[in-house]
Amino acid sequence: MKVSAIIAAAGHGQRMGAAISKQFLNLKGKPIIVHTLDVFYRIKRINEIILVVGSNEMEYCNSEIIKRHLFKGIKLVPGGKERQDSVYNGLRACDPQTDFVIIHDGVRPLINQDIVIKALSTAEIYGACGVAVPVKDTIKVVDEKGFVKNTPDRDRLWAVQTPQVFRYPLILKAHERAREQEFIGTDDTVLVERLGERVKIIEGSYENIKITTPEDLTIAESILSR
Ligand SMILES: Nc1ccn([C@@H]2O[C@H](COP(=O)(O)OP(=O)(O)OP(=O)(O)O)[C@@H](O)[C@H]2O)c(=O)n1
Ligand SMILES: C[C@](O)(CO)[C@H](O)COP(=O)(O)O
Repeated sequence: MKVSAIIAAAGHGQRMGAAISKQFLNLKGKPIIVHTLDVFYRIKRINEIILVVGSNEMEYCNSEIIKRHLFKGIKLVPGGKERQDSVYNGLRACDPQTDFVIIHDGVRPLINQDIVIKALSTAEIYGACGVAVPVKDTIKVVDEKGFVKNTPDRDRLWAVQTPQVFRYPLILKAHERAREQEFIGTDDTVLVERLGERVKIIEGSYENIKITTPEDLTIAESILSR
């Protein structure tokens, strides 16, 4: 069985507001993206890693990330305008023999191998699996004027993270359908949901944060210091 991992790292990190893209910022002595790659690089069941980066960052990434940190066999692919476009470019670059694809955000460096492997095993059973955590806050749906419309039952609410794992033909079809329909989702499981297919959710970790704004870097540093 062939497994490909797509690491989406072609964003600009506008909300981080740093001088360089946030995936290249230092976190405890090495770039964020290197922490992420380290986890996937060590998983024996993964046959290929596809790293999707900004088209103007390919050279930098090749010399400063891949060569400097001695990663071998990682495929570099240029990203697109939206995260979804970047993932699609990664999907098209997968080995045609691929059976399962693991999709992960480059800026979730605190993921661990156990969760990735559990998500892969779950996708082998159900075809599609997303890692998530139960929400801790009460969530309100608010109208455009700032008034509460309703309060969904918290017992049914999960905050979805990555990795998300799929049978390769299923996720390729889901992305192609979304492109035909000009639909842009904020994750990959929603594209599969739109095909009417089931997605199994498994519990991940509250530590698997997406580094989005400066305070997330402080939180990640403190988790890694433990
Ligand atoms: N066109 C894009 C946009 C995002 N991503 C990746 O998707 C992940 C999650 O996205 P997000 O945290 O939103 O990153 P940015 O788009 O960089 O952040 P911002 O929205 O603040 O600019 C990141 O690893 C990011 O690099 C990508 O590969 N291609
Ligand atoms: C895919 C994702 O990480 C799931 O939580 C998230 O939706 C990406 O969000 P973005 O900030 O819109 O790229």
